[in-house]
Amino acid sequence: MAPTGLAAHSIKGVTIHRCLSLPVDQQTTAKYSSLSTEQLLTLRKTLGRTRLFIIDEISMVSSLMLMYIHLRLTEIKSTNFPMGNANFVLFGDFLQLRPVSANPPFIPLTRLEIRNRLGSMGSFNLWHEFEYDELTINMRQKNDKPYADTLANIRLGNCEEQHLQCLSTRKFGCMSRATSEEITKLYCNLCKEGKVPVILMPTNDDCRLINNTLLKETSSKHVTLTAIDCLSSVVRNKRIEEEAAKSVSSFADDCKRTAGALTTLVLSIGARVMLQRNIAVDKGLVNGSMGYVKEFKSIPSGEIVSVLVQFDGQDQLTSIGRATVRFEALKEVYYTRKQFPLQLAFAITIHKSQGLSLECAIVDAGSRCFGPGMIYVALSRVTTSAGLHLVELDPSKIIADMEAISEYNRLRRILNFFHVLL
Ligand SMILES: Nc1ncnc2c1ncn2[C@@H]1O[C@H](COP(=O)(O)OP(=O)(O)OP(=O)(O)O)[C@@H](O)[C@H]1O
Repeated sequence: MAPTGLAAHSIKGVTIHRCLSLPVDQQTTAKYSSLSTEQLLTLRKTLGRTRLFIIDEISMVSSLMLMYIHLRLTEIKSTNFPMGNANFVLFGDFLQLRPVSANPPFIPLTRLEIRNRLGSMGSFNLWHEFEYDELTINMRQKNDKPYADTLANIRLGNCEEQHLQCLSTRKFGCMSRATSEEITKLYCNLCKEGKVPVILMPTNDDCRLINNTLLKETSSKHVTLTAIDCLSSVVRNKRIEEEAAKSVSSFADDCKRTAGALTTLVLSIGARVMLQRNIAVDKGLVNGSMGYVKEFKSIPSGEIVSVLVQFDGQDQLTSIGRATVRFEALKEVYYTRKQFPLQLAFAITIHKSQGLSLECAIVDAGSRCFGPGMIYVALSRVTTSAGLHLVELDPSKIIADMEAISEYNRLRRILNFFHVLL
């Protein structure tokens, strides 16, 4: 299991939410809710006898999510033992990215989380149930020792002259920050050389800009796929109905408000896309799978009914039809949306890239980066410095999470490691 689709995909696993049927809320961690009898029976069939769970990218799992995993397993396995008395192996690095708007698992739950999310008066510290060990060999950058050393320093927030020198040779573009035209040009040139570059950007807005520019650059024939929306709550008041429609149109491209489904999806033949949901877990076609659009299938009226995608590592094309999602348009007024579960993926966020190993990446490690660990995650995706192409580098944004460093020092003292990290 892993917290994001792409991280789950890279270990041939599934997301924690999907595996344990945990409540989903795009904005924040949803309130914990117990399973219905039907769900409980289904999960008991699939997980009731599972004795070992492996979670990757634990740094992106919040302490609240860890508690939800524990609670879900106590339900499934009908026991009050920690983590449902199952064995757990957690992998990750707390000097990489933190959970979005939540605390990492080593920080105890806050009173507010206990009251508002668990609906409880008290809780206990699950983190102390785990034992710690360290994997000390860097396998990803094993063939580029100077780059591995630079990354080891950047991980701890150290960026000295020799590290800056190592990185500055990888900068492209005329000014301190490459323009979107320069990024597009480099991307196309790398593709011509037979490489499969991935563009890593700090925010969804940055990705949108680059994705749209590359879509224009790579094809002149674009296909617009508009979401099919309908009100799914019973609303007898015309005014509320109108307000709900207005609210939905104001979401525009904020797919966090619409359970991931875009209002308007623009694609073209050859566009790089990512799948947004699991469609065949056994074949590896899951949330996070990446591929290229090959064809659009339409019915005689002209309406497009499926998009044929060549997913990486698959022999055959996969036909993707519209998927249905439900989201809240106004308080307790729900909409149903039918949209193709695809998004453009020439560029993806650095958050999504955590866990990936890439041969070639165009990375924005500049002033738009935010939060500890972001630049380290972005730079450490590539196997050698030759595969790195820097849009911008802002050394002031190379920050290590001091809470994570003290936690590592605590764990290392328990394990009797000889030295603390900083
Ligand atoms: N024992 C090994 N022998 C050879 N290659 C390995 C070994 N372990 C890992 N690798 C390779 O090293 C790369 C990085 O491995 P992996 O993704 O497991 O690292 P990681 O510790 O999860 O990194 P991160 O947390 O930064 O994503 C991969 O390309 C993987 O195939």
